Amino acid sequence: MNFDAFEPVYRAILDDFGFERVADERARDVAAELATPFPLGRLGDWRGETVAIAGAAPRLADDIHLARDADVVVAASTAADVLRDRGVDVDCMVTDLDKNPETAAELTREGVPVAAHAHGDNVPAVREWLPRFDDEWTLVTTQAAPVGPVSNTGGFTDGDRAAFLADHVGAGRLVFPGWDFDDPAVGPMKARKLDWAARLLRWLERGRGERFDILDGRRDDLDAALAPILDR
Ligand SMILES: Nc1ncnc2c1ncn2[C@@H]1O[C@H](COP(=O)(O)OP(=O)(O)OP(=O)(O)O)[C@@H](O)[C@H]1O
Ligand SMILES: Nc1nc2c(c(=O)[nH]1)N=C(CO)CN2
Repeated sequence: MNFDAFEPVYRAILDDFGFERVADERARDVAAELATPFPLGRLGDWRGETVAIAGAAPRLADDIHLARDADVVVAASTAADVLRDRGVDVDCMVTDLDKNPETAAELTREGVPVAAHAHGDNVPAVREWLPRFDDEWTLVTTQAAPVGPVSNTGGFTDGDRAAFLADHVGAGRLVFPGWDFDDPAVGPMKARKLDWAARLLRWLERGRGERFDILDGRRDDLDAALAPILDR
């Protein structure tokens, strides 16, 4: 997905959370100073492959087989640690640097691509951590308009951004270990972010003509939430 297509949903997310677009743009510009271009071919060839988009819900431990059996494993944030602890290699990590940036830095040094996201509320982490990453394996992302080496292939939370990235590079089937939209352990802010992740994944599956089983039973509500945004 390119930014023009993503922008209506981005605007709705900004409105809903009260995030400032200029703050995202400033973060992007800070990141652009620290980033180098990352040709997406460096991710490897995911075209037609079954790609596991691993989320960080506690159920990831029970869903581990889905990741183990996939051709490509993309881990959102702390899902990378859970997978590696269980002997599942991660092919890419997607993160906004707020929980386990050491894992992300280490992965880049091992030659594993990391998509590191800059947004209005993580500039200190961007400044601290991007210089510690191996440039060659770091894809720097923004949710605002892309600039120079900073790209935007769509999405908001780490997990749905991972799915949009996989889609962007031609992934085949997407499977979703470690996702739980009704996780009672998450606080109110995280729950709202997960609501957006569900909407974004519904939008993505519609565009792909696919059905993600984690969305079963939710599609009518998600379509109702998306309608005013996409019809605008
Ligand atoms: N029940 C869940 N709890 C946490 N994450 C979940 C859950 N279900 C799915 N996910 C996905 O896993 C991703 C990684 O979550 P984690 O809590 O490790 O990182 P995070 O940095 O807090 O994520 P984010 O900043 O994107 O909210 C989330 O971004 C989300 O897309
Ligand atoms: N400005 C801003 N952008 C975000 C934020 C956030 O807290 N603030 N959190 C995200 C995923 O957790 C993704 N994008």
